[in-house]
Order: sequence, then C-alpha cells, then structure tokens
Amino acid sequence: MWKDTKIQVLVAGSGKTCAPFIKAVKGVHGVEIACLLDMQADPSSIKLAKDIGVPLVNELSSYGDAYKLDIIVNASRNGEVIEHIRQHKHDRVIVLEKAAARLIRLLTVSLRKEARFRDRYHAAKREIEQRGGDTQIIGKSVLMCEIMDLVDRVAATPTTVLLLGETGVGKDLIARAIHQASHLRNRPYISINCTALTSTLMESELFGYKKGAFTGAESDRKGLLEEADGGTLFLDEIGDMLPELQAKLLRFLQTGEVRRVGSTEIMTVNVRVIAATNRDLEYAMNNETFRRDLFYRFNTFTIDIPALRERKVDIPYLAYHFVTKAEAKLNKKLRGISDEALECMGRYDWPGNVRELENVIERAAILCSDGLICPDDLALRIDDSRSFGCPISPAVPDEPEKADLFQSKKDQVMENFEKKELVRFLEKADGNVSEASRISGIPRRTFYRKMKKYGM
Ligand SMILES: Nc1ncnc2c1ncn2[C@@H]1O[C@H](COP(=O)(O)OP(=O)(O)OP(=O)(O)O)[C@@H](O)[C@H]1O
Repeated sequence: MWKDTKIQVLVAGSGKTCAPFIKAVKGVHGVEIACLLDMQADPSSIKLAKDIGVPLVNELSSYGDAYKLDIIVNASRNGEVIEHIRQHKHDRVIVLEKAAARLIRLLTVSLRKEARFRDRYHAAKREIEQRGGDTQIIGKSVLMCEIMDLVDRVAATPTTVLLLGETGVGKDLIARAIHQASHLRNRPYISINCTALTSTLMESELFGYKKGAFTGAESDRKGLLEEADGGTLFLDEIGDMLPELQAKLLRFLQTGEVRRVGSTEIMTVNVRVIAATNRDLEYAMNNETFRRDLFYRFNTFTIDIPALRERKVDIPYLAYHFVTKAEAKLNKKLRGISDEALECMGRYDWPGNVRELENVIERAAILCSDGLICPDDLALRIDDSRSFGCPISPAVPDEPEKADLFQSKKDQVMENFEKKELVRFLEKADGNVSEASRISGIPRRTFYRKMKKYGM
C-alpha cells in the first residue's frame, strides 16, 4: 500500500542546479519539497527557497523535521555535500544523486508535455465539434496563426503570391484559402501542376491554341489563363517549370496579355496568380534552371509554410480533424486516438508533413479494431535518440583546416548557448513565446526564427 501522506523531499545543491528539478517536481500530486540544503548558501538558493516557501539550511541537523524526510535529492557534485549527507542522513532516507534527479526531471517534464498534448487534442475536438468542422486550415501554433494572418492580408489584394514549403505542408490548401478569402471567391479557381507537362504542352494548356496550330489541334481552345479570367490560377511546383515557358509566364505577369499558340490575336485577362514550390529556388537560380526575374516577380509576397515538425503543437488538432474526416470517408465510427498514440505522433518527425499525418490516420482508422487508434495502428518509425532533445551530433570532417575547426567549434558553442537560453526563457515564460521574447530582449520575430532553426 502507498502512504497517503506526501513524500517529503529535501533538495541539496545550489539554487542554479536544483531549480530545474524543483520546477519540474513542484506541484506534482503526492510530493512535497520540504527543505533546501546548501552548505554555502548563495543568493540564488536564498531566492529559490524564498520563492517556493521552504526553509534553507546549511546542514541537515538544522532542519528540525529531518527525521520525517523520505528522499534527499542531491543536485550537487560537491564531495563535501555528498559526504555530509552520507554521514548525517537518517538510515531509511533514500538519496538520489544527480543522474537519478535528472531522470525524474526529464520524466516529469515529458509527462507534462504529453498531458498538454492530450489537452490540445481534446480542446481541438470540442472546438471543431462546435464549428461543425467547416474550417479548412487547422492549426493553433504561432507559426500557423501568423500564416493565417498573412492569408487574410494578402487575399484582399491582387498581388502575386509565392508559397514555399516542403511537400505536404499545405501549400495547395493555403492557395485555396487565399482565393476563398478574396473577393474572387465566386470566380474560377484553377490549378495546374507544372511538373507534369512538357514545355509545348504546358504552353498550350496555359495559353490555349488556335485550330490547326499543331497536329491534333482540331478546334480553337481556351487556355487556363483565359479560363481563370477574373479568378485565381494556382501554379503548383513552379520550380519545375521549364525555362522557355518561364519567359512566357513572366511576360504574361508583366502585361496580362495572352496569345493562343498559333494565333496572332492578343487578349488581355485579369488573373490573380499564386505559385508554389518545394524546391530551393535560390539554388535553382544559381544553377540557372529558374529565372531570377521571374523569382523577383513572385517574391513580392512570399509565404513560407513551416514543416509539421516545426509546429508540433498543431498535431493534436490536425489529428482530430483527420479522424473526423476518416470517419466520414470510411463510414466507420471511431472513438478517437489513444493517449499513447498521440504521444507517438508528438515524437515522430513527419517527413511527409500534414499529408503523411492524414494518410497515417486514415490507415490507422481502417486497421484499429475497437474504434480507438493505438500506437501499433500508426506504425511510425520513431528515432528515440531525439525524443529527449538529444539530436545526433553532426559528422565532423576527417581533417578540417584549423580555422574551420575553430569556427565550427565556435558555432557549436554559440548554438548550444542559444538553444539553452531559448529553452530557459521559454520555461520562464511558461511556453508563451511573446513573453519569452519580451523578457529575453530578443525581438519576437527573431525569437521565432531561432526556435524554428533549432526545431523547437
Ligand atoms: N493546416 C491544415 N489543415 C488541414 N488540412 C491540411 C493542412 N495542411 C495540409 N492539409 C491537408 O494535407 C494534405 C496535403 O496538403 P497540400 O496538398 O495542400 O500540400 P502541398 O504543400 O501542396 O503538397 P505538395 O508540395 O506535395 O503539392 C491535403 O489533404 C490538405 O488538405
């Protein structure tokens, strides 16, 4: 039988080393941090003891209730402290050294994260139920909220938009959302994938052709630019468009003029163009496979859609959305997703982004036996070395030049420092990025950029 009374814990060490442990464990049901021990009390431990309202002692015998203690967590590596505890602790008291304390801290933080993840799933469930599932773009992360804000702002203008992002992040969906939010919503929305066709075919698709322009052109045909007149044309995979056609597209964007293949007649159409690509256009321009002038034309308004692994807070919302979608599609009643399955989703990197999540859920919905999606139904290959934030270190070249070695070490130190500081400020601000940016003095956008850089 477990005791009903709280486990009495004394934490030994200086404020700086035991603070993360206390922060993680404080408030855990059934645990009481009863006292702090610091043999050379410094201002940080004095402040910490004051903040959490416990006595601070410099030796065990000064704590009047030392006989009531169950566990001493020794967060200090100081030999004198270790020896002092060994000599003065009550026999039945268990002492946890640094690694054990760290383990408890990591487990507690991880469980809290999972709980937050579950809460988000249930919040999404409530919210989507209330809205009747009619919203298209799902996402609550700050990054997605910023994107939705950009969508609203640009929708009201005729500006050409370039959507960048890995495959499956939602570029097509966002292009449609821009069209839907604009005054063109009742006009045509036409989409074409620039990868699929040769340059000649693509030209006749886009600009249309005149009867007899080539073998098989048996009658006049409008191109997609004419079809989309007054509406929106979405050019997907623009990075794959062949250079000859890029020049023609650029001319159209500059003049609004269309000339069907084989015709001399010039027509003017009014089309809002949105383009998307998952290619690195900078690289393509350097390789001269993408025209710089066309890029500048598109680059007036670019929306960079982050990979799903950079906005994992969106996963529970999207997961619920796709569960409801799968229910309707498969005509199968689903109870939802188990906590363990949600936790697996949070630890997976999603290289195929939202599309992969959607497919994984649909597959799991087919496989799950009692309507509840479990980890086995997801069949995700999770790299556990990353789950506690320990990315595998990048390979170091065999014999780097001294200057390179110095620079790379310096970069590494800077990166480690930055990462730790971001986490520290985020923890301090309880995960609120605006607050973290305020207390750190780092501008909000820079803070986000750095979080993105480190995959937070
Ligand atoms: N934020 C989101 N909310 C709801 N569904 C989403 C979201 N993002 C993507 N999806 C869904 O994920 C799938 C893939 O999205 P989409 O086709 O827009 O990606 P993409 O970036 O255009 O991919 P590709 O580069 O491969 O063309 C679609 O079914 C889309 O509806």
